[in-house]
Amino acid sequence: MRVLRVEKLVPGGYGLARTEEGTVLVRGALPGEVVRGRPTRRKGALFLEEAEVLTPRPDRYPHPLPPTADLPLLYESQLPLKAGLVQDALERIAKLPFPLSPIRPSPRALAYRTAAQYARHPLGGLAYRLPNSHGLVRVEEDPLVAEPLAQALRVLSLWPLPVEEVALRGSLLEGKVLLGLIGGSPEALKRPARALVREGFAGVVWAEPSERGRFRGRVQLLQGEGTLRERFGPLTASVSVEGFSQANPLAAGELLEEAQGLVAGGGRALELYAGSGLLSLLLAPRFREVVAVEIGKEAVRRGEADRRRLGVENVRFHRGDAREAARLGAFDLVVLDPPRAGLSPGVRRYLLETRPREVLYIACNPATWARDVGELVRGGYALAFARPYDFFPFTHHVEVLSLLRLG
Ligand SMILES: C[S@@+](CC[C@H](N)C(=O)[O-])C[C@H]1O[C@@H](n2cnc3c(N)ncnc32)[C@H](O)[C@@H]1O
Repeated sequence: MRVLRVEKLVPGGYGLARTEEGTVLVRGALPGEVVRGRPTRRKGALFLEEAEVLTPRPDRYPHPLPPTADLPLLYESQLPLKAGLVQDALERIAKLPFPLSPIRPSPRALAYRTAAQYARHPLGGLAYRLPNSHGLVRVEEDPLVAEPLAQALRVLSLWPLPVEEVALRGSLLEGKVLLGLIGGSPEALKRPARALVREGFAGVVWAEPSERGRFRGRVQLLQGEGTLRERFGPLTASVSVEGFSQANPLAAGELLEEAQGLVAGGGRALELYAGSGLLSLLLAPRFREVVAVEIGKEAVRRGEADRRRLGVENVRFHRGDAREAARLGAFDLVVLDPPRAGLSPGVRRYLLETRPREVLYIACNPATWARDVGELVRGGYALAFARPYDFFPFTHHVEVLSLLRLG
């Protein structure tokens, strides 16, 4: 057994402690806390997955949270730690001294999520999956989900559904929820789906479990509506249970509002990793032509429907891989919002070869963002703006809104 003092929060939500054998990454411990446990070596690093906290911080959050909530602190105490992750990544990885704009808190610290997934508990009801394990913890209630989802959880805890997982997508604008049932047989689920719509769900979708990821296999609408409308700041867009949309629409709306004011406008704009193209639709009035590239079929279909509904004529959706951006030519502005892995080498090369005047980069992983920003800055860009945003209170996750300009 070792007794360790946690120094700081690091990407991935671990607390970092130092010992003579090297640094230890401690799960569930916060900066300033003293913990006890037995570190084990994994992939060359030392981890302490189950630590006993000997001296908890006085600002630890005193109420129950889901196991995914790896930052259990009073809300005001979370924000400097999250901003610190971004500042640290910029300095350590990009080697860039740059004054970040102050972190923008989530408009709601609790009850903010409009998307969530749960496993079925073998003894009935729903369960959280424990991070890095096959363990399940029964869900009684989830303080992080918005009210329409909290109500849906109460209904689902009484339903013995023969599925592996459920996914929920709600809308704050409509006060409704879509339900995804993953696993089981669509034929056998048709009747329960009808009953669930009578219970108040706006729609029920079935999905085949797939090793490639949730909703990457067959998907079938069983009953009711397939999409809802949601407000993201200045824009109203459609959301679905099976395709990507931001899970905290109030915080995402604030980011979109600020992003809109950052860019100069011009001839051609390109949005890579566009989802349903919220930024393309928002920026359309400032450009002659906007191209939105997204790999997911369902998100492209939704974006195209939103484009028609909003009467936007100059946005073109392109279903494809961002790595093939070079085929689309050069643009005045490139907007990027990649998954956690950040930009592929091909996309970084494309930017450095075609040299758009402005690059608006929205990131959900400060480490890969800092790597990409570092490379762009070495290639002649200047970081003009960067602000962390909190989309996921009570977790280590932090978004960044940033703008790079050709120097
Ligand atoms: C973080 S989301 C951003 C979506 C959108 N900007 C939004 O806020 O709703 C990343 C998106 O990139 C898409 N994606 C992932 N890899 C891709 C690739 N290689 N090419 C194009 N799109 C990709 C995902 O399907 C997802 O919709």
